Amino acid sequence: MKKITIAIDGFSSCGKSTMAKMLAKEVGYIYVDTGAMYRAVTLFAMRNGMIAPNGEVNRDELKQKMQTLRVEFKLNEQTGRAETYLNGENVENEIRGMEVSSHVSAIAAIDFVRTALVEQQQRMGRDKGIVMDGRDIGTVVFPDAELKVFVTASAEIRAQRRFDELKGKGVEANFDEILNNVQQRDYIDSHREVSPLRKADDAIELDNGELTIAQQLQWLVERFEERVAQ
Ligand SMILES: Nc1ncnc2c1ncn2[C@@H]1O[C@H](COP(=O)(O)OP(=O)(O)O)[C@@H](O)[C@H]1O
Ligand SMILES: Nc1ccn([C@@H]2O[C@H](COP(=O)(O)OP(=O)(O)O)[C@@H](O)[C@H]2O)c(=O)n1
Repeated sequence: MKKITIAIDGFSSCGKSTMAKMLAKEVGYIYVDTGAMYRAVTLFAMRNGMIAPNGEVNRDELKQKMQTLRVEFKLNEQTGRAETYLNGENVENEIRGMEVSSHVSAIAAIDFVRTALVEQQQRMGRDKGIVMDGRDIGTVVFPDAELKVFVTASAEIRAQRRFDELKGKGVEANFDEILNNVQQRDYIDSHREVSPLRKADDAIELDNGELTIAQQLQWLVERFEERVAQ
């Protein structure tokens, strides 16, 4: 069967990685969470004092250090899931916290950060057979992807999902803070100059606000089967 490239973009916390990961597993493709890469760069900048208390980023210093920064994914044999590594250290849990979430969109708006990560993402997808999720996959990273999906749901539904997820992990969470973060990131991501979040003209839109995880997977598998049959 021919291998294709699948791009899943959309707003924060709407289930992109859930559906991308499940599809990849079902069809034996590689899954790449590009948000984790921007989150790892953000953690690096935070740890190295490149983000001022007012949120301003020291771009010159980050630019200098970008070459020393290595983001990788490694399989956790126990869970069967890929985890994010920053310069050899497993940072999977730390990058999901509120502090990283509150700075990541500012870091992701920086041109040289995007250039470096997009290059790496394109290398990962060179041989197709990949499901990648993010904000600019269908528009910038793989404009020729055979299947592009743009996912949406209301901000309240998305914040509730993230809230439930954090609670489930036993992490202290505040609904209003999460909703605020989701809305703020949507705004910054859609209004930045470089590669703003937008639906690619040839992407299929999916509002999954009323869908269960199983229903959205079924929808995606059907779209996949249509494309590989073409
Ligand atoms: N259709 C759905 N209904 C309810 N919860 C969902 C649905 N899709 C995803 N979720 C949950 O919502 C949360 C955010 O999903 P995630 O895949 O991490 O979003 P994204 O990758 O878009 O940020 C996760 O806890 C996930 O389990
Ligand atoms: N391809 C991508 C992926 C993420 N990002 C940025 O990284 C942030 C975190 O992405 P994410 O996918 O982990 O976010 P969630 O929707 O999972 O909360 C986003 O809010 C964007 O600012 C991006 O700019 N481009």
